[in-house]
Amino acid sequence: MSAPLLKVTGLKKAYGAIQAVGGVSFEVMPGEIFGVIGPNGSGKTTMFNSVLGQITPNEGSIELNGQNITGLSPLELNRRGVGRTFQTLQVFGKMSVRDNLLVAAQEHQGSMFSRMFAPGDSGLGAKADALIDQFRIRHVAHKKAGELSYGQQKLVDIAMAFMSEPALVLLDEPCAGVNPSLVGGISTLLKELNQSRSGSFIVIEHNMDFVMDLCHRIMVMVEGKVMAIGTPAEIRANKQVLDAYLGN
Ligand SMILES: Nc1ncnc2c1ncn2[C@@H]1O[C@H](COP(=O)(O)OP(=O)(O)OP(=O)(O)O)[C@@H](O)[C@H]1O
Repeated sequence: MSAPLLKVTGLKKAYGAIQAVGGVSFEVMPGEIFGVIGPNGSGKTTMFNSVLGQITPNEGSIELNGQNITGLSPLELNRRGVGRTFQTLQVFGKMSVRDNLLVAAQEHQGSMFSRMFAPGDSGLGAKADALIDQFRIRHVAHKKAGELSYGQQKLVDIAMAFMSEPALVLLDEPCAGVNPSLVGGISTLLKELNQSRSGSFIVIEHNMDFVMDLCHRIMVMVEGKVMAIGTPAEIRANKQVLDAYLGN
């Protein structure tokens, strides 16, 4: 069996008296789509932000490819192959879709100066065009992102995370606010990206049909702790999970 891409061990984070994450351990394998579900306030976002270097955990370790990455900055993690999407859109509404992708890659390259003042392409155009085709947004590539529907902006937002060719992408509620008719398309797209780019994903999502269809394994968090980790079939059949979460 291959070594895990990501290994999280004993992660803890408290906000005052609130133990948001209370000792969480899990592994994500290369090429795996790993779902994270749980009720509101169960610590999913806090765990995510700890892995992404956005907050510093109180305890625990995070390893990427066997290297300790605990406490590294989001930029440093991005350079090491960790990308993310946010719950809320991060696109620049007044820039074209294609320029949004170019900016996302320049950000990965790390220079705020180049991000603000580089010429439109900087050699990244081919990458942007490949993603534009893969995301089937060629017909809107030169439109201002702010003029697109929310669902299309969400696609641009996801595409931006892939400009840096990450080995691991953390997706925070990719279906939130998206018209139900587009949810299947996002799932298909993520499966294609998983195959064609052989990346690993961690996906937080409340849409159970989406998670069960997309993910290879799922972790259920309740009150800051791991209640279960298993295949979608195992999670669906887990009585404790049904009682605490899915059965509601
Ligand atoms: N910055 C913060 N300051 C204080 N408490 C916080 C902060 N962030 C999160 N919490 C608390 O930590 C707990 C876990 O929150 P978290 O956002 O990680 O849960 P979640 O599972 O992502 O929830 P949701 O599904 O609603 O996004 C909650 O009780 C929340 O109120």
